[in-house]
Amino acid sequence: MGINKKEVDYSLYLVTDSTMLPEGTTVCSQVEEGLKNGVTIVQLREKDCDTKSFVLEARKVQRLCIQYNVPLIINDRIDVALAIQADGVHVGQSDMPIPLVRELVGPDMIVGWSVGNIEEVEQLARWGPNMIDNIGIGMVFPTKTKKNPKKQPFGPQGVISILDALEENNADWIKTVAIGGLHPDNIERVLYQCRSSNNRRALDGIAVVSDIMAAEDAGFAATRLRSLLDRTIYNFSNLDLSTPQISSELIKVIIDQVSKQHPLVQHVTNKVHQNFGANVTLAIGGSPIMSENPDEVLDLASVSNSALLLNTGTVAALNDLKKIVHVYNEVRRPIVFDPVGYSASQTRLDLNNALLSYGQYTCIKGNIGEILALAGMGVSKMRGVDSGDDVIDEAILLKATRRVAFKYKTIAVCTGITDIIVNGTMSGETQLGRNESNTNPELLSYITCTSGDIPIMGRITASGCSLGSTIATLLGSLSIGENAYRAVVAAVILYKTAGKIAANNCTGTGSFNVALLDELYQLVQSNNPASWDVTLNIS
Ligand SMILES: Cc1nc(C(=O)O)sc1CCOP(=O)(O)O
Ligand SMILES: C=C1C=NC(C(F)(F)F)=NC1=N
Ligand SMILES: [Mg+2]
Repeated sequence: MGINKKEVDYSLYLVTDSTMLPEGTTVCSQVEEGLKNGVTIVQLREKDCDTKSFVLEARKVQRLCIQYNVPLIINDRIDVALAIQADGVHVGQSDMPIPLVRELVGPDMIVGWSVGNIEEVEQLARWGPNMIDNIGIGMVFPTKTKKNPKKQPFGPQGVISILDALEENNADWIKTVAIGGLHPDNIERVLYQCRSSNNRRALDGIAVVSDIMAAEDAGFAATRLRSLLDRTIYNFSNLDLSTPQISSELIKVIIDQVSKQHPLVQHVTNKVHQNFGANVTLAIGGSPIMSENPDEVLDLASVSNSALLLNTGTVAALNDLKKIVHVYNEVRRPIVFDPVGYSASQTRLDLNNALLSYGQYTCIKGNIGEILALAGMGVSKMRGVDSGDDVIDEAILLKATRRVAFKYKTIAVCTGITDIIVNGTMSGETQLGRNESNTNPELLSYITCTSGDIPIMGRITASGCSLGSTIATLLGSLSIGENAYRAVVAAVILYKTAGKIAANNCTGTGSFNVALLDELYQLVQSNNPASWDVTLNIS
């Protein structure tokens, strides 16, 4: 009990399990390897164990924790925690009610609670700061460790909604760890993505069971987790993610680079878009490849100037799509995500949300309906929207685009008469804990680009989808360390310019289709962005 509960480091929380131990290891040997290599708090969790052996085990683990000055938490068994004077307890929703727990253990012990929904956050906030000290937010991803789980995995977005509820309920004292299926291939992304929408609260740590308890080399496993936790930048892409100056000279350089690098732009997209998307990519100097086969994605993504356009109008299987996204994140090459018809149907919503849970996207582009839905401001929930011609106020669209940019830590593009671009990547910065001073995402800088209404643009197939091809091509032309935001802006301006000229020169949708390709081709060949006739508003 030498631990001051206000100073506990929750960053690497090891929860034990004696049912998955590799041959020749014990709970204590795995715990000790963890303590030696960066575990900062231990929870003894034994589901089927008689009391006497639990107490003996707890005493052994306690000796180790004292040796490393790390708190020992006992799961469920308040009696055992009191018997050995552990540093705290952790209880689930169906265990002893929290007020009774606090009464039994007194004010100095750490009380942890499993939290999986907003109602539980509202309850802990009502109890106030003397009741619960920390919460395990789960489950993030599927896990075999928890037998007969009563809840579904809710991904990083589910964690964010719990962090938001803590902020909305002013539960400032609560420390948080995420739990459930957390492993080196997803921990960085979870730490980077999981911040409250007001940018004031990140996770205080992550909790793992199998990644350490089932590890042949628990020391190595803990070391790897420790190094991921100590990172301050999540390099999901090897591009520079800051918000730089934009100028026609700089855009000229990017356009020139496309012609030189002929980036390999992998398209996973819907049937209607395939042909036109490939032609748009070729017209501006890229090399398109239409492939949904996960077996070849590593070869494609490993090409030096590669990029992926993931347009979920595709019918490819979710597992194949997850593998493809995972590979591009692993090789750190950009992905443009176009969540076609984001909330138009339950199946599309589920597919898009699953992909948003399992990947990190350099750019997410959508039309007004998709961006509003992604921002949780879907037209059905919209107030003050003119029902008739459903023209939505630009300020609302900017708010939605900023929300999407920050919510998914991405460069968000909302297409319409005016295209809006917002950089929500925070330059890849990741942090633990609560920080009141962080920038307010509602003030993220943006760029708008318009050349007036181009009604015919919406009258041909795949015009929106092919902006995705254009963005992916320009991102693909970037080499390590070059700026992503500028390339996205350049692509939007190029596409808007070509659309405007083509609309003025065509006699119908057929010739518009051809004219759009011709104009994209011509604008790249002549490469004179200073002459492009669009109106930019740079905040
Ligand atoms: C103990 C526990 N609680 C969860 C919750 O969601 O509350 S998930 C879980 C098991 C997590 O194990 P692993 O790290 O091996 O996935
Ligand atoms: C079910 C659980 C949920 N969360 C946690 C922790 F992460 F430690 F808070 N421990 C548990 N046993
Ligand atoms: Mg679209």
